[in-house]
Amino acid sequence: MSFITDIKTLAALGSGVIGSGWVSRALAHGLDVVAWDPAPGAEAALRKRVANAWGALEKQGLAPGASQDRLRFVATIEECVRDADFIQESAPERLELKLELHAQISAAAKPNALIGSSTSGLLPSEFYEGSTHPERCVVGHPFNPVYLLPLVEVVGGKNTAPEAVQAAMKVYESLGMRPLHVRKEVPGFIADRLLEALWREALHLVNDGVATTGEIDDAIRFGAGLRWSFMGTFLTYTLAGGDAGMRHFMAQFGPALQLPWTYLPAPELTEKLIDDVVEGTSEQLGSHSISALERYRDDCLLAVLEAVKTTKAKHGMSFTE
Ligand SMILES: NC(=O)C1=CN([C@@H]2O[C@H](COP(=O)(O)OP(=O)(O)OC[C@H]3O[C@@H](n4cnc5c(N)ncnc54)[C@H](O)[C@@H]3O)[C@@H](O)[C@H]2O)C=CC1
Ligand SMILES: C[N+](C)(C)CC(=O)CC(=O)[O-]
Repeated sequence: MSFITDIKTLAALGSGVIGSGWVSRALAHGLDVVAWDPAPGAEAALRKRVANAWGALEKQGLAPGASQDRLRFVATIEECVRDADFIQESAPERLELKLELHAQISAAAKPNALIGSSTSGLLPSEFYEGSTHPERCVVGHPFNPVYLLPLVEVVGGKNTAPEAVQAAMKVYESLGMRPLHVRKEVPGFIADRLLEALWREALHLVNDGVATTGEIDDAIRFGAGLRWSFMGTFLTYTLAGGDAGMRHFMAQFGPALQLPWTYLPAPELTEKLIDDVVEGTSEQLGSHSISALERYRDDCLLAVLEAVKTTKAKHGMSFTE
C-alpha cells in the first residue's frame, strides 16, 4: 500500500501543549489544519497558543501562504480526520483513552492517510490494537516546543508496515523536523529513557537534601546542557578520552559506573559492551581527528554561549541568571 506523503491538510486531535505545537508548526509550513479537542473553550485556547508561537515562527521564516487563518476548529472526530492527508493525535497519556480514540480516528480517516501519535512512551502495538488499517499507524513523539525543536521519534508497532514508518519520516521531514527511527518498540523510546533517568536522579538529589531544584538546573545548564545542543554524550566522552579516545575513557571511568554514584543499576561492563561502545563512537568519529572535533566543539560552544548571552540580554537578563 502507498501512503500519502505530499500533504496539504493535517488533522490535529487534542490541542493542549503538544497538539497546539503541531498545529503551529503545520500552519507555519503552509498547510491547512483541522483541529478537534473535546474540552470547553479549547478553540480559543488553541488560537491563543498559536498566536503566542507565531512571533518565533516568523523569525524562523514562514512558508509561502502560511497563515493562522488556515486553522479550522471542528466539532467531531469524523469531521476532523475525514479529508486529512496526515493525522496527529496529541490526547492525554492514557492507554484506554488512546485505544478508543484511535479506533474512531482510523475508522473515519482515508485508508492511506498516515496516523501519528505524540505519546511519550506508550506502545503503539497496544493502543492501535483496535484501529482500522493499523499498517499506517505510527508513533511520532515530538519535543516541547514542537514548533521549534526538530526531533521526532518515529516508532512502529507490530502491525505497522515498514513503508509507513519511512513515509511518516518523510512527512515529518517536510515539516522541517529531524525524525529518528526507534527500531525496537520499547516503553519510553530513546529520548525519554534518557530524560527520565536524569529526572529520577534529580528527584533523588532533591529528596536527599543534596541540592535544590535551582542548583540541579544550574548543574545542567552551565555544563553538559550547553554541550548537548551540538554533541551527544558518546562523542563528548570520546573526546574526553583524549587522543586515545573512547577505549581509554572506558578504562578510566567505566569501573566507576559500578560505584553507588547513582541510584540506577548500571549494566555489567562486559567486553562486548565496551567493544560496542568503542565501535559505535569510532563510526561517529568518521574521518575526523580528535583535535579537529575539539576545535569544532569549542567553536560550537562559543557560538552557543554568545547566542544565549545576546538573547538573555535582549530579555533583560544577565548571562548568569
Ligand atoms: N507535555 C510534554 O512535554 C509532552 C507530551 N507529549 C505527549 O503528547 C500528548 C499530549 O500531551 P500534552 O499536550 O502535554 O497534554 P495536555 O494536557 O496539554 O493536552 C491534552 C489535550 O487533550 C485533550 N483531550 C482530552 N480528552 C481527549 C480525547 N478523548 N481526545 C482528544 N483530546 C482529548 C484535552 O482537552 C487537552 O487539550 C501525550 O500523549 C503526551 O505524552 C509528547 C511530548 C512532550
Ligand atoms: C515529560 N515528557 C516525558 C512528557 C517529556 C517528553 O516526552 C519530551 C520532552 O519534550 O521533553
